[in-house]
Amino acid sequence: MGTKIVGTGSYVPERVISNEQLELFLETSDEWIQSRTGIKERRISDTEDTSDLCAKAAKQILTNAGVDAKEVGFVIVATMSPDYLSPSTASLVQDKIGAHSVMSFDVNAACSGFIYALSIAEKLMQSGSFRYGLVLGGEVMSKIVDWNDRSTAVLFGDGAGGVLLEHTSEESFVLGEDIHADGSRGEALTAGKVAFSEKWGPQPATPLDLLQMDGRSIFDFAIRSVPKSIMDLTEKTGTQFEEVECIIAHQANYRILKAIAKKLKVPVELFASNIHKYGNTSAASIPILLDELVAGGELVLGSKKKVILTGFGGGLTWGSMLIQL
Ligand SMILES: O=C(O)C1CCN(c2ccc(-c3cc(CO)ccc3Cl)cn2)CC1
Repeated sequence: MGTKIVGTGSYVPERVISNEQLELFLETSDEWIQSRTGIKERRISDTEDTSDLCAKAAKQILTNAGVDAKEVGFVIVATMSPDYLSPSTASLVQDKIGAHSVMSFDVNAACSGFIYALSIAEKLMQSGSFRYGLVLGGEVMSKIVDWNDRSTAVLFGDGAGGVLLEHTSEESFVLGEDIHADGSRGEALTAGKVAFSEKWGPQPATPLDLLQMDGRSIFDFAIRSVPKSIMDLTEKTGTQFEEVECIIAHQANYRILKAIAKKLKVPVELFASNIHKYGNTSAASIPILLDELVAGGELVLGSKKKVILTGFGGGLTWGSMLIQL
């Protein structure tokens, strides 16, 4: 008894914002952004909320898989930029795609969110209680970014992606996982602090705080924790890098991918990358890249090829997963 990925999909807003357009109102430059992050442009949603992006990605996933929304047994959305605190973005997506009254909930693990959601979903599927499960990562980071803060505004973008899981008689697609958090360092990347009421507490009621990031410490954390997580995963599963088709890492910064590849002593080409087109879409970055590789034929569902997924970011959280397609 097991679980397999039977469909991928993604959706990004139409509006492209180039580095040059950011130069018009931020003290930054295309040269700085590209050389320090690898980002050339990003998608920005002006009217579509996180649930809208996720619903469009979900419809593509279901079409690609040839499965009707009414067959879906649960909907999980990984996001740090939900439409609301409540209702969950997942419940809004469930309604938008016409999935019956099924279990729907959000997972907030920032840029590791899709890894967390996929791990949770696989356990639900392994219970044998569901035939299909929909797992999405979606963000409208442009809602929570401080567009006056050049150190963060240039990094993020909007988008959604995901997979459809199906119960199967074969072994599970998850061959191993290594998932962590460290709340003691959570304040290195914050967004959306829900303030106390002015009536009862000393703090004045303020709008949800915008994203703030200690870039240096997050960068250093990533370079230290991600290689160790991947090494622990390959040791745990007895996997050689030669067996791995590619590594799909959270698209946070191209220099980080190079630094992780160097620490792992693997070619940087083992790491797929599309950060130049979308920037950092947090929980959406891994599923968008996975879908692009499947849509482009570089990866084939059902091929049994091995792929490593790895996420890292706010929480702090980090997690790696060895899957077979
Ligand atoms: O001065 C420079 O070179 C700057 C130095 C700071 N930079 C950073 C810092 C942190 C991140 C980042 C963000 C998240 C959140 O999803 C997760 C994981 C990471 Cl590693 C991305 N870039 C940009 C270039």
